[in-house]
Amino acid sequence: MSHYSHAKFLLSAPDIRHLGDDQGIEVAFAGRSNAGKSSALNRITRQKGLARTSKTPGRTQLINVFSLDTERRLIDLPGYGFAQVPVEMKIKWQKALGEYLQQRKSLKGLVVLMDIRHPFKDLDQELIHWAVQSKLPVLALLTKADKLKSGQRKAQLLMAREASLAFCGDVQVHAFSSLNGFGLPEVESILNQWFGLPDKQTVPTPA
Ligand SMILES: Nc1nc2c(ncn2[C@@H]2O[C@H](COP(=O)(O)OP(=O)(O)OP(=O)(O)O)[C@@H](O)[C@H]2O)c(=O)[nH]1
Repeated sequence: MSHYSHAKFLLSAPDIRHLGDDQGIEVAFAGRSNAGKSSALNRITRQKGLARTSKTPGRTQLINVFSLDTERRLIDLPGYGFAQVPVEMKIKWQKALGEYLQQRKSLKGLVVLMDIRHPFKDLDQELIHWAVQSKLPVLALLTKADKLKSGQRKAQLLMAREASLAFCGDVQVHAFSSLNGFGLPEVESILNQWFGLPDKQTVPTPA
């Protein structure tokens, strides 16, 4: 049984100020619209309908909070980079996101989801820079890994790992597929570390 299958919808917030008490442990999920964030959250929590998945980019506008228990929360941040969002809204959101990364004490890790075929676009890079400046560990998750053949997938992963060194921070890179579960154990293991949860893989086998 995974720790994450207990996740329950807690609240939707129109902005960072409405996220509730800054207590316990939070891990936030961010990514460009259509990067596969909702699908990844559904896969990680084993709940098909937990986060909405849509074919219309940019539909997720609210911040959705899912609780694992009384102390731990997954934060689903709105997708960014959607061309039709007005410039003022973009600037407002970027400022709020920067503040959240810098000020939220309960935030212990940031997952940045990027399509494996187009990783580290400008806004992804900016976000990771902010996280690194705030000494926040980052998991750069290369989504839709099933779209590439094994050789291409490995090449993209290698390239992304090289690129991640430029951030000079705690940035791990993994490939992931919501479709077939590729990379799920690695993601869970990192989340477990951030949440202070026991990691199955490191629990010694009973004699
Ligand atoms: N092949 C494949 N398709 C995926 C995967 N993950 C997501 N998709 C598809 O990509 C599209 C976008 O996925 P979502 O999970 O809705 O993406 P999102 O990042 O939550 O999008 P926004 O709601 O716009 O922020 C959907 O058509 C998904 O079915 C994956 O691992 N493999």
